[in-house]
Amino acid sequence: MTKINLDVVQASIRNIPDFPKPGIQFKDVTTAFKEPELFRFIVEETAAHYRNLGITRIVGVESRGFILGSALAYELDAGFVPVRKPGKLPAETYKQSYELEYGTDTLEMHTDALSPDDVVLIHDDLLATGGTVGATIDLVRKFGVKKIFVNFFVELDFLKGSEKIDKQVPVWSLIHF
Ligand SMILES: O=P(O)(O)OC[C@H]1O[C@H](OP(=O)(O)OP(=O)(O)O)[C@H](O)[C@@H]1O
Ligand SMILES: Nc1ncnc2[nH]cnc12
Repeated sequence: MTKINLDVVQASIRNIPDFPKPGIQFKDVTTAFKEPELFRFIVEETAAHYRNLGITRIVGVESRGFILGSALAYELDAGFVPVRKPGKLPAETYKQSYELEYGTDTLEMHTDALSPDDVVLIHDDLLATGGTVGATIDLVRKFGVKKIFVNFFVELDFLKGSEKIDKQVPVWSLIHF
């Protein structure tokens, strides 16, 4: 049996050239998540990084951020709060528009999803240009929470998305390309 380490996890992420548009090198995380030993390793390594920080809520970004985000909430005894694409959340929402590597979109959160007592870990599967996480941080800041951390499973270093994230917000990713 192969011993799981970060190199094995990195190698399990499939690259799809020219998806969803020409010129994009799409990192397909489904090939990592489908393997039980890899999924467990990814969840445990990430949860270990955030233990004992008093995190009360994981804020996961639709849709790929829901996959590890909910597993992290379970592991860290935190609640899970979804950030959703427009028109999906049923109650009153805050809205924030942003630019993607391949288009523009808007994100929403329920206005009662967080409280000022919360310590929040924002999770998404991947950091590309940083537009999505920037909009998510702006949304979470509307609640006046105590502290915000940001985590990605995969960071595309060559797109320099982390340079766009406010330096007050600690960012950590398991895998870098
Ligand atoms: O750093 P950025 O340039 O903003 O890009 C990163 C975002 O793009 C992808 O989501 P996508 O909008 O493709 O949606 P999905 O998770 O529903 O597939 C990915 O899951 C991140 O949320
Ligand atoms: N290159 C990429 N691969 C996977 N997901 C993405 N989201 C934005 N850019 C992406």
